[in-house]
Amino acid sequence: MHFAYRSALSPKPTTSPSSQTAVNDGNDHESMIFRSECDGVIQISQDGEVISFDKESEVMLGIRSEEVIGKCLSDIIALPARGECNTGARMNLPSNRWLQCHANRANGEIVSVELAMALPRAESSSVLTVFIRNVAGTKHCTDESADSTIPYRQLVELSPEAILVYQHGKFTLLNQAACRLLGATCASDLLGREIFDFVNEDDHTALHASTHEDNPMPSPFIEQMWRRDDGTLFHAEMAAMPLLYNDAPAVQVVVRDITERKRLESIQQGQNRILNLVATGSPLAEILTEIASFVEAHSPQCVCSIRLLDGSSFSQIAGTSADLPDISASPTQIQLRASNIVSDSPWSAQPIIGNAAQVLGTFACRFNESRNPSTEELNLYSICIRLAAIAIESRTLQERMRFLAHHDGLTRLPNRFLFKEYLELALCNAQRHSSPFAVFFLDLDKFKEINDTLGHEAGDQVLREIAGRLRGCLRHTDKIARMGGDEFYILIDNLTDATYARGVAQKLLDEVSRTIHVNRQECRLSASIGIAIYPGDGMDSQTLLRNADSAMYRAKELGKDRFRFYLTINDEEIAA
Ligand SMILES: Nc1nc2c(ncn2[C@@H]2O[C@H](COP(=O)(O)OP(=O)(O)OP(=O)(O)O)[C@@H](O)[C@H]2O)c(=O)[nH]1
Repeated sequence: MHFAYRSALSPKPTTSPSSQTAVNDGNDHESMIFRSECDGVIQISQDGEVISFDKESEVMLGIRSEEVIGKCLSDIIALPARGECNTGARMNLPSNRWLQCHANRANGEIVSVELAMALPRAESSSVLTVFIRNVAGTKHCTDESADSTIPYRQLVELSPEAILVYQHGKFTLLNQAACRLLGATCASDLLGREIFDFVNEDDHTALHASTHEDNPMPSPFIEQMWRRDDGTLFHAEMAAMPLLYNDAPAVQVVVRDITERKRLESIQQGQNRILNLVATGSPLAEILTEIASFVEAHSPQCVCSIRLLDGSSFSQIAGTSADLPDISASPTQIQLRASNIVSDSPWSAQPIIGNAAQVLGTFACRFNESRNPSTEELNLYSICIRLAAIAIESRTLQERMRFLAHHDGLTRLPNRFLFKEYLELALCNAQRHSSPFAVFFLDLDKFKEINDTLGHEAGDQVLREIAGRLRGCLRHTDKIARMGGDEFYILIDNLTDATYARGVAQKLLDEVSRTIHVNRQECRLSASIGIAIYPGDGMDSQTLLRNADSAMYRAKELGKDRFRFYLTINDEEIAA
């Protein structure tokens, strides 16, 4: 070991390192290794492996000796023959001369140092002694005017964008915006840390490709998942650009937090998906389940439930939280309880209100932890409640349109189109099973007088009343339809004999003739009915309807308030 002579032979330098020509010129080994008090001494093996690392070196490079012992000197100091870890000679360390180079401090800073190597005294020794001196201060004084990084650093610091500069994978410069973004209070918390510590593992390959120091081209913005110092993840957009920093290759990275943008995009996409389900007529339960899943995906620790007000009762239609409190009793109180979820159970519920301000259902969320929903969550719930209202009202509208296409709006009886379908079906069944059926054509007598005396509104009420009475006379397998005006068709299926048809016709006439009360006034009506029976009065729907019409007109001609079968002979036979 050669440390014994070091302190005794170490006069303090009085001039700048470059003036220490004694080191450069001295041939005497003992005098060559004088050093200032702040020089560090590092001993390395012939292979360049650090054997000892003194206190001054530790302070100068901010690294503890146990962290570097066993490592290669070129891992700490950028030697001319970079990357090689070999003998002192092969490491390009001249003996008896000072050499300027850069060293990496543990905090990522790069410092200018001068090195000198003393050859072993004994030829048999394999230990080389390297002196290291921090010349950053001197360099700063002499080179300050030439330091091009100063304006760059100032610009970076002023930038509202988060900017990080790293060299050899470690941060060497971060501005305030970057510190805030990564959750650090000041840059020194992050200097020297690796960029890979802040990027989700799944994105490491892409990060490496876009930020490699040898990559000569700036990379475009790419999206990645980044991690703050406390481990929380966020969506980031980053672009990398190579540059020279402190005369050494470096990479500048601009990072933006795009979490909010991604959240809004995702909400927009979900909204479009749900509206698409509504537009394509998907079943309501499917749409509401999609809404509930959408809420749960964007609201952590939340289970969502949607109940539908069907008539007067609420039914659970979607969602996983079947055990929500029963809030159906007083929908107006729902909002009240939602505002009190902290002191109450951890759930939040709101009514789903339709366009006409009517309650359509309830929308509720239960949290698996006691907390208030955030502003973003409340906004999301508002969107979803509106989507649920659109879905429910659209379903109601579709059902109404479907109903109106096949039913009469005034009496809600099937219309002529639906009746024709019933008739075709009855014909098929009758042909297959050889079973007769009857078609009645019923027209009210002197209905015009009702309109003329009591008014059209009253006429409408009478038509509704008559429709209900006629329906009440029939079996549920029989069909009745309003053709328009005061005309009705009735289909009596599975007719066993004509006597049964006669009985039904008489019952219908009796029901029509009962007193009707409209607007506190009494009125009386009668009807004329024509009857055609399959197969005798027709083998197809057109013939049967035409013959029922014709029989009804005969009933009118005969004085109204009666029924007639199409075939007189058949009618007379039945009457006989
Ligand atoms: N209130 C009301 N009246 C209607 C409606 N549709 C048709 N009407 C009226 O119903 C009446 C039907 O008259 P008709 O069947 O031709 O004659 P009527 O008075 O019943 O006489 P007869 O059939 O010969 O006994 C007309 O006055 C129509 O204006 C409706 O939806 N509501």
